[in-house]
Amino acid sequence: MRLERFSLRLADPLETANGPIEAREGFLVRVGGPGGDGGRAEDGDEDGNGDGPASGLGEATPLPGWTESLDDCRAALDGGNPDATTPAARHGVSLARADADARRAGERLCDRLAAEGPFDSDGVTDAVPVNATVGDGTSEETADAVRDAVDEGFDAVKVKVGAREAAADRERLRAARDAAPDAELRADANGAWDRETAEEMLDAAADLGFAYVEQPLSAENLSGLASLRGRGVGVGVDESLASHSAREVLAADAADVLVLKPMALGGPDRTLDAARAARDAGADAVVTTTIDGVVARLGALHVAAAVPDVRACGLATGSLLAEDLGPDPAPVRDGEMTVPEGPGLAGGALDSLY
Ligand SMILES: O=C(O)CCC(=O)c1ccccc1C(=O)O
Ligand SMILES: [Mg+2]
Repeated sequence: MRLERFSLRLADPLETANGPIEAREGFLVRVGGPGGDGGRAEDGDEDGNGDGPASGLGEATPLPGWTESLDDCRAALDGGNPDATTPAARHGVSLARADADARRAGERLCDRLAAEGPFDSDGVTDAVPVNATVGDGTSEETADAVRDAVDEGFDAVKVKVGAREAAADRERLRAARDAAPDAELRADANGAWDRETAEEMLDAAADLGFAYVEQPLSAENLSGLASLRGRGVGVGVDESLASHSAREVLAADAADVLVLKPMALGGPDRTLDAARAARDAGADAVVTTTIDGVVARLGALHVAAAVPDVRACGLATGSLLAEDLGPDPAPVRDGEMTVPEGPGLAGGALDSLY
């Protein structure tokens, strides 16, 4: 396995209830070599044959609060076989191995994931609908950003809330709806509210026809989240899935929508298992990034493509970065991202990175 440290600045900080996200740091993970074995540690080829291009590419981009720290990620990667206690490290390795497997088989990663994954159908969605992501801002800034997103062709827009007073956020939700009368709107409070504020905000979101609100209460408060359901707007969770399994969250009836981040869940395989758990429990699944580089973004796109009936996903985050690991073979067009042709993550489109 070969690791390359990177740091990617955001074009503008993404303002959230937990403060701004300004940069994303992590490791590009390369496994295997020419004719290599995909870097499986059990085959005694941990360093991936040194010369020549790698056979698989992954990305480990920890986000403290959601995953292990950068130092713990590095240590787990150096250990060679990270487990889900260091989800970003496990993501990097499992994505790289899955990419190598798919390339060896001559198949797109999504086809491989669908064939081997937990869903009975091995059909994939070639173009995944995605939501635009609008950070905290004034009502006017929010309305402008939502209008721009609709003009660019997005049918779904997610607005970050919880960074300001409830009354101000209510105005922002209204401004978003006025700017996009026909869009599917979502809000994301990142766990910022107490029970009373959450009830009030969910009722306002329901009146405005929002589809769901992500993490209206803190991650640990599964019973509180459960009690917020049924108010005319869905309850989504993502922070809760960093500390509880999908099955625990679903058993607590805590969510209508599981918002699944492969980086925080430990990789593509674990994300598909969580999506299957959601479907078995009658909940929906949405796949999103943690604002990742192009390798993890593509990985998440392939995962989303392998989830039957996936709703619009939070994968349109490439444009939030000022710089990236390489060219983007799956730009957003008309509110969708199309899975790249060719084997693995992107056929030959990422050749310069291997
Ligand atoms: O879901 C999206 O639209 C984009 C991703 C996103 O919002 C996000 C990005 C980094 C960390 C946390 C979150 C989040 O969903 O809370
Ligand atoms: Mg969220």
